Amino acid sequence: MKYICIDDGALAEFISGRSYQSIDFEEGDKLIQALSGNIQFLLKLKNVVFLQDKEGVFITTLGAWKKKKYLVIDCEKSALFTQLRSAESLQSFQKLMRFCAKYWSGGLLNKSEKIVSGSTKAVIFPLPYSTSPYRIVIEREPMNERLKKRDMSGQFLLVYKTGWEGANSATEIADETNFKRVIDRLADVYLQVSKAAEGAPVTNRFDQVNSTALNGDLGSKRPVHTPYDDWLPQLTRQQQIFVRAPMGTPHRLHGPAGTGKTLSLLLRTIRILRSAEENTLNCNALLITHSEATRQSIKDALQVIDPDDFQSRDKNLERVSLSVETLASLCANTLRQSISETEFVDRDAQDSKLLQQMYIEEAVRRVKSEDLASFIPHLSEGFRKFINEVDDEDLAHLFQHEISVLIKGRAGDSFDTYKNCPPLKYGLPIENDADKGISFRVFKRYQEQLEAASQFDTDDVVISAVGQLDTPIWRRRRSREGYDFIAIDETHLFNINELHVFHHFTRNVDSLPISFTVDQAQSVGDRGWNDIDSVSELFGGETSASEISTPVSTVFRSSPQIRDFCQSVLASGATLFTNFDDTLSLSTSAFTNEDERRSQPVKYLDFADDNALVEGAFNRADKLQSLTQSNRSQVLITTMNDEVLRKLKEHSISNNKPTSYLERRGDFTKQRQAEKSGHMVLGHADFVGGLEFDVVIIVGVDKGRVPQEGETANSNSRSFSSYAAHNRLYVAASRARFALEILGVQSRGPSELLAVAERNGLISGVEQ
Ligand SMILES: Nc1ncnc2c1ncn2[C@@H]1O[C@H](COP(=O)(O)OP(=O)(O)OP(=O)(O)O)[C@@H](O)[C@H]1O
Repeated sequence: MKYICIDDGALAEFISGRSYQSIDFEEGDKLIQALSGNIQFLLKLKNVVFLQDKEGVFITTLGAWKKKKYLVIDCEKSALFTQLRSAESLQSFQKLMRFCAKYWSGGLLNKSEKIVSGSTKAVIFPLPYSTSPYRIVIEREPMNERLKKRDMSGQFLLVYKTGWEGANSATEIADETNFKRVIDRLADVYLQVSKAAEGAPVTNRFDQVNSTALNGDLGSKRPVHTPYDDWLPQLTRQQQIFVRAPMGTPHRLHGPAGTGKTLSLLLRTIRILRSAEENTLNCNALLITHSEATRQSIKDALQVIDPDDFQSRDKNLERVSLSVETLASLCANTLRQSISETEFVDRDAQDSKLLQQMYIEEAVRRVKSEDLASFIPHLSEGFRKFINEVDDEDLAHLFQHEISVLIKGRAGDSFDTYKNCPPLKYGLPIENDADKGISFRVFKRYQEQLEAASQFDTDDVVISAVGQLDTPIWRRRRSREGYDFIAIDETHLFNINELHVFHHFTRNVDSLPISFTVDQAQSVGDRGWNDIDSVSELFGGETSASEISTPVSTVFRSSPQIRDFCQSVLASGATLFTNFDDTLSLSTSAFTNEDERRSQPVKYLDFADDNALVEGAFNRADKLQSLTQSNRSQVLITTMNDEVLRKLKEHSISNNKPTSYLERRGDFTKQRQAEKSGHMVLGHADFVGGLEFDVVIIVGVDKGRVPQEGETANSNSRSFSSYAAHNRLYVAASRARFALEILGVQSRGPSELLAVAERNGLISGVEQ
């Protein structure tokens, strides 16, 4: 193939169809294969006619050819479709076409699109993140004299070079041999196109003519909720594989934020239930969410996605049903074990989080004054130094993490089991049993306070549930009350102990029909997951079933700029911590040109002091709301810092800003409330997971606050805060669809977590 010629009508179709944005869609994959000459063009695309022969391909639409504009790619002089991986080729091709559309309509160019001054050239850098960037070089006025005579000057853009090497584009002369071939054939090509449209035979000079106006583009609409049958054709190949896979084997769906994991899990569950219904089989399914708030949001989504309304059916009366539960509600319903709201310390709720922190800080103080002396001679040197150096507040954060992930989360309150748990890489610097002894003392002191206040935390519920589930009584009830299929959303938020509960709920002891979604980078801090590979280790149980794992990598939620920024945060985490995954590294955004029109560049803005910062956050919120044409409830202001959150709240109250406050993780009810009353949403970064917004503003991402630096600087506490800060910033930023801004105070300077993004030109600052 010598050349590819695409007219402006066809180009508009390509940039607006969602399924042409990623090779994860069959259409996107076929397009890139055809462009690279591996297969014939057999795409079905509304109103587009492909004419292909040995020389080249014309991708055309009906209409007067002299009035059209054309992108011509010289395939012999450039290697756009052969020198990159398919995903990158498609991304580059999409960026190239977007540049053409903007250039022709006089739109604003972005930083990766450059008109070379004093020349007729343009250069685009389509791929983010590289020391020597990949470039596509374009001649904007090929064969200008001749085309002027035909009254067609300015209607052609010619790609004549691609690669990683720079050159003096101003003096370079594009080879026009292939371009001339295109020009000479255009009139004839469009004659054939109009004949094909009328159904007349086409001359056999073209090996293949493919004209279709059958399938409208399914992907360009962006519904909040769509019924099951309408979703299926819009799924990527990976999503389809997951949705359609047999139910009996454990199946992991893993991918970064916004790749449709939750959606795919819901569709998979519905598919399994529908198929059971069609085949008159029994199937009681269970869908587990991490918190009550996400349970509500999933139940709400199911009302639209699932027209059969499986969730309203009574499990005890119907053959096919779906129960949506949290771990606590599951234990309450099945084990008749119920804890009232006032007794429950829920780690997803704002009040409980603060209460738990307070209890643990008090526990640390008491251990230091009452227990530490007797332990000192036995402690490892590193731990002794650590506990003496670090202040109580910082210590409390680390002990809280140790208790929740290891002591309760993994060891189930038992010191002997805890002694055998491998220590966390980025947490308390534990080296020997005496070090573990101290941390167990802190846990005991914390437990005493809970008991004194007659309160239970989530882990207590689980630990006592495990006790009840592992008994002959439950084993007998299980075949009657267990589930045929279990789906778990956001598995990374559960600790190992909690995960071990689920297998007790399957109807059969020896199978593990569990499907689950994971993005480890979204849980906060090192969770010690890395030494756990197999599902049986993850979920426990007696099965030797091997797991199927499907990755998803097309980001639907966020614009390409926001995706790139989120990746820079993960990349920064991955360079600092050996067990930190950059799950976004191979992902692409499926944003269409239409979505991109609403997108804004990612910015870092600094302010004189905290008061200006807080005021600035609300001003930017108003501005971005109008720039992205969003509703007020689609704007989120968030922060990772408690003090900044307090100031933001105060400001919103004293200035009568209509605002709804998130009170727990994934606070769906508050988001709904905001929607009804036209409020914007404000909340701590710990509570924004699971939600999505058009605009996100993260406040106080500056030195000293992200990561939070305590009064004492110890390398272990620094690593822990930095690890957690990477997780939190990633979760907060990945909530954004169209606009993301990050704000800080000038004298502090931007947080070190932004360094990778800054270095790669992914964030820009503007004047105040
Ligand atoms: N194939 C698709 N076509 C169009 N939109 C999609 C597709 N898959 C998912 N989406 C949309 O992408 C958004 C993110 O989906 P979802 O919340 O399921 O992602 P997630 O991977 O669970 O995200 P997170 O990990 O951040 O919670 C939703 O708005 C969803 O409707």
